[in-house]
Amino acid sequence: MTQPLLIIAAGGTGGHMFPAQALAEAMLRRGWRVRLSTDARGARYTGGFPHTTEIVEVQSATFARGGILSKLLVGPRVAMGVLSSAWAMWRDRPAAVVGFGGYPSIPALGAAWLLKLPRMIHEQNGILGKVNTLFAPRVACVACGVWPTELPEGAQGIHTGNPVRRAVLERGGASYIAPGDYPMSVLVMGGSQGARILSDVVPAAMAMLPEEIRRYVRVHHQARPEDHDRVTAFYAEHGIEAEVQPFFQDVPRRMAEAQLVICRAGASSIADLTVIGRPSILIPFAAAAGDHQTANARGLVEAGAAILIPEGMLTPESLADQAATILGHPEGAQMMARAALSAGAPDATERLVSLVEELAGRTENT
Ligand SMILES: CC(=O)N[C@H]1[C@@H](OP(=O)(O)OP(=O)(O)OC[C@H]2O[C@@H](n3ccc(=O)[nH]c3=O)[C@H](O)[C@@H]2O)O[C@H](CO)[C@@H](O)[C@@H]1O
Repeated sequence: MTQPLLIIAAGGTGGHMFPAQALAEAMLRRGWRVRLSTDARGARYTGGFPHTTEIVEVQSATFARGGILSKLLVGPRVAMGVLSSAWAMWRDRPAAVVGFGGYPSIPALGAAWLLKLPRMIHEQNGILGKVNTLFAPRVACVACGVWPTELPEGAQGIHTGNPVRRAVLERGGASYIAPGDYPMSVLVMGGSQGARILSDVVPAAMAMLPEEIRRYVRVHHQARPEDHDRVTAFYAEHGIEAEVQPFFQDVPRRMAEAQLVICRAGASSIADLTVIGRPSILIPFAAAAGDHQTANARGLVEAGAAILIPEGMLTPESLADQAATILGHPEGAQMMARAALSAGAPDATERLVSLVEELAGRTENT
């Protein structure tokens, strides 16, 4: 029997790529061929994809970046991308096409629409991104990471949750060692691209912790490359043991070992926290479209698993206060860790897989 082909379209930020990776892992395990259609930016996050994933780089075009000339070229570039994707799809007849948002998903979804191939999209946030808004009424269904998600007229939404990578699932529910008089790990993450504000505030906050906590703290701090040296120097000057990197390849392990996570509220960061189950302090990116990171954080905050500090209220003092509350109260921290687990959807990948199989008209294990 020929292997069915799934085309996954995703790109831009890691936020679109990690859930795409989770689906690729699951479909390959089920015997499908998987082709990822992405752009040069997305290609930076393909290191964790199984090596059997076929990766195709498409021309990506957006009005959001570049000068007048590149804006004028958006239309022709998108048209070229759609046509070349359509040619490949006409030749290879994929059983299904799934988009995860971002401009690089336009060529594959546009081609699937032209050829009337089975297609759907996954939206990670409670508010649809631009490309997903365009395609929502033109696909069989919108798998939603957050529920409820506002959808345009004519779109059919189904709640799946946000799928997480296999490495995260493998740490799912790893037992939590509550804070105490021993080395305590604090993981600081700004999302796939890092966050300047965390590098401005977190080191100073760690330095302000009461001495009985501070002496045990070990920080794992993801900082943008341009902030790396000053953050490293600050921790060293203040005698705080810290590892600073522009991107941690092994977040699942570091998160599982953390007593506290301080991070943005991107959809996959939140999903990782709920699957592994760790207390967190969340600082949503205020400029995110429709303030969707605050919406992403709501579930964890309402479950008692996270403390939210809006960007405007983030100071070394406010952060040190909240971090001390968590690291100084083992029982409370333990409850937060448990509450995080209760807010998760660890079966999100399975739900998405079922939808893809249904879409492709094959429910049997191929
Ligand atoms: C600034 C911005 O627009 N952010 C958006 C982007 O977030 P962003 O691209 O930051 O993505 P997410 O927070 O959803 O995911 C980040 C992922 O990167 C992993 N990670 C992070 C740091 C690191 O060093 N190593 C590592 O592996 C995290 O564990 C997580 O799984 O897409 C998300 C999904 O559409 C949105 O919810 C976010 O609002």
